Amino acid sequence: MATIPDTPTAAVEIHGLHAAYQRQPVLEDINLTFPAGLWTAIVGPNGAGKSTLFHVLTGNMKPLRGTVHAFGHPIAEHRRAGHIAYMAQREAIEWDFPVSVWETVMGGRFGHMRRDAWWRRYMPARWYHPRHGDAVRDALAAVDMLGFSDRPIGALSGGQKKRVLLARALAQQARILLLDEPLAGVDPPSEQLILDVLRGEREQGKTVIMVTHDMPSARRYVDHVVLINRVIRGAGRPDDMLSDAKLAALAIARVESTAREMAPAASPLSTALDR
Ligand SMILES: Nc1ncnc2c1ncn2[C@@H]1O[C@H](COP(=O)(O)OP(=O)(O)OP(=O)(O)O)[C@@H](O)[C@H]1O
Repeated sequence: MATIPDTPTAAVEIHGLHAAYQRQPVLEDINLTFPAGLWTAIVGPNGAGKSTLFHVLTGNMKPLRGTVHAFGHPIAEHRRAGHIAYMAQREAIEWDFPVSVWETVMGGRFGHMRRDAWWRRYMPARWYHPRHGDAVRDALAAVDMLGFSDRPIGALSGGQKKRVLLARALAQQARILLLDEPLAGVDPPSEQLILDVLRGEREQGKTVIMVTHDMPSARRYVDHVVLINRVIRGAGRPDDMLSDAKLAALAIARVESTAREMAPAASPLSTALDR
């Protein structure tokens, strides 16, 4: 866990954010800061609005009102500059699409290609600027998937799909990484690999923001935790935010019990909550 400065620089600042689907409120008056260069976990029960918050940050959803800034500028400027990478949940991707692992990860470079010479953009992939291929190779190597480059994405296992999605986000070489449940549905070795990759990104100064239901990993690895259930229910250090009392209040005792099956010891309070 990194040491948090008393007044950390804000990577993302959200003020007075409201979001709704068909007038049904999902996020209400969100005021939140994600510290720069740190690893934040967003924790909340199913339906709490975690993915919706990411949809707003990635520009896929327009909020009803509120402002979002990244490093002091409207977040849309950073999106256009390719500073924000997003890893969706596995379910959000069309896996039957006939593309290879390499091509999928290259998708993470399309934002950067806008700055390339115009003629490269109208040429077959082998004419892409070599730095895009380098970024894809590095990202696939980081998640140990380089050997699967030519494989169709539909022929991957669930854990391999997660790694490819992470590689696509890494290939963007963005300042801010938004990861929606990167640890869900992967086996312990893949989980460890993903955690190590994210720790490496944080050590390089990247701001890592992940949604997770995996409390043991959040306790062990992240620097900062945001509790959310349509409204912000708390933000601070993992040991403060992830106490049994706070999690019970957030109504995620059931999720916590699932995650705890992998943890070394159960606390009496959460055991009682599970009964
Ligand atoms: N496209 C949509 N249209 C209408 N309602 C939606 C849509 N997407 C999400 N919702 C609703 O918005 C609420 C928040 O959903 P969201 O996916 O943001 O929750 P979440 O915290 O990410 O949940 P989970 O942990 O299950 O992924 C839920 O009640 C959900 O049913």
